[in-house]
Amino acid sequence: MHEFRYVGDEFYCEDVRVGDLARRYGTPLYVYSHKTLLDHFHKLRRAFAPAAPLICFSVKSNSSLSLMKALTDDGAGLDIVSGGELHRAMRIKADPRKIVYASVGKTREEIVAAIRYGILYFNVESIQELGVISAVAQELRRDTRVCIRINPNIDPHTHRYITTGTVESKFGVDLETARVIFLNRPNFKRVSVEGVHVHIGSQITQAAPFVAALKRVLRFIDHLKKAGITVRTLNIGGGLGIIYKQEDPQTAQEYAEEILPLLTSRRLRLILEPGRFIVGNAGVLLTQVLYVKDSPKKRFVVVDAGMNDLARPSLYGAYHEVHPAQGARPDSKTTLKRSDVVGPICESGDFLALNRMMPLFDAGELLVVMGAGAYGFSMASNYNSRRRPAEVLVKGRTVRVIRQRESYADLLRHEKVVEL
Ligand SMILES: Cc1ncc(COP(=O)(O)O)c(C=O)c1O
Ligand SMILES: N[C@@H](CCCC[NH3+])C(=O)O
Repeated sequence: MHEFRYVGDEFYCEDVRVGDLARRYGTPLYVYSHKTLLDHFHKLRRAFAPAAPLICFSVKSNSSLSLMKALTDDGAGLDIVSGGELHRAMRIKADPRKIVYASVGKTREEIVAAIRYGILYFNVESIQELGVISAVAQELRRDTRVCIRINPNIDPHTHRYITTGTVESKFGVDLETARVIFLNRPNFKRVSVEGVHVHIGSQITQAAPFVAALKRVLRFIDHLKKAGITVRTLNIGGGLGIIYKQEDPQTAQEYAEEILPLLTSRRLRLILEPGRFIVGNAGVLLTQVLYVKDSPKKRFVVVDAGMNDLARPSLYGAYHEVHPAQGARPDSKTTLKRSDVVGPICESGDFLALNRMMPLFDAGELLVVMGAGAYGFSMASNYNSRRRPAEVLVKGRTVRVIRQRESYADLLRHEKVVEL
């Protein structure tokens, strides 16, 4: 059963009316379904079960400690991209041997911390970075492991800002550079170059680009084998698309059915790094209508959540469904009006929905912005000196605050008034 749904006229998350959550915790409010989170993780794990992969939840998609903990308690590893995400992993005592670390710009300090914690692999994105990892490992007298992130030059047909595996993109190294690294791996002391990593982008709805990228990488692995080099680990990244509107993404099962046959008879340890697939539809953003006003062209529904709370619509023109928390979805009898759902931020690009035929929302009404679990709170900011929203986790009837709404004191915490 879908855990975000109407029961009669009321919108629910699991067994809790979202209207009650808004009254109790205020808005804007991120609400997550524990069951949906784990269901999605399990779907992927079941689909890939024959290969027994390590599934590393991509922390950047949602860095909430409680969600990370729920997933790691259930066996997930973590895919991190910064010292901050490492710190979060350490805070929940995540198993370091299930942590992989990608980023084109890992600092020395971050590399030191990751080696000290004993993470599984760095996903290395340049020769220079590999040199620094080796130097740090030698200084610390610790061995460490890496996979080489390959940029396979495959277009995943997604938004250009979230395309990561074409020659135009900064991520990874081309095949020739990867070959040079493998051939010269003894030069990188204390580093074991064990595998390859590929992640071509995000919100990819079809299997074809994944398959094309994987075939390219497997050919590369075969070439290395002929040169006497054995690759033991293959990290195929994340990127699985979800339904925001009317997408028809491959299911976990369909994805696995395309990928797994390419891997049989190869002795590779498989790693996946999904973020959005696990958490995207496990969260919604609740927001209250402050005012409505009509222009000659449309209605503006001004709500109390803005682009600082959910950046995706402004940043990528991303589509998120918006539903009233009370009153069922519009049907053929509902009066609809072309509307923009806009936030309070002083930017024309501050919108959650544009030019949608919507019911006549009115001040005080509560709206549910769907599909806000991934890259929602994790991309929230304090722009316009707005306090970032609270987050709650729902499990059945149980509701827990997993992050308090920021206070005005939080906003000023790191500042000083100096007079020179
Ligand atoms: C290296 C890497 N792994 C995993 C992910 C997670 O992607 P997604 O949330 O699309 O699964 C990303 C983000 O695109 C990434 O850059
Ligand atoms: N932030 C993007 C996804 C970025 C993926 C990170 N590599 C989104 O909201 O869709």
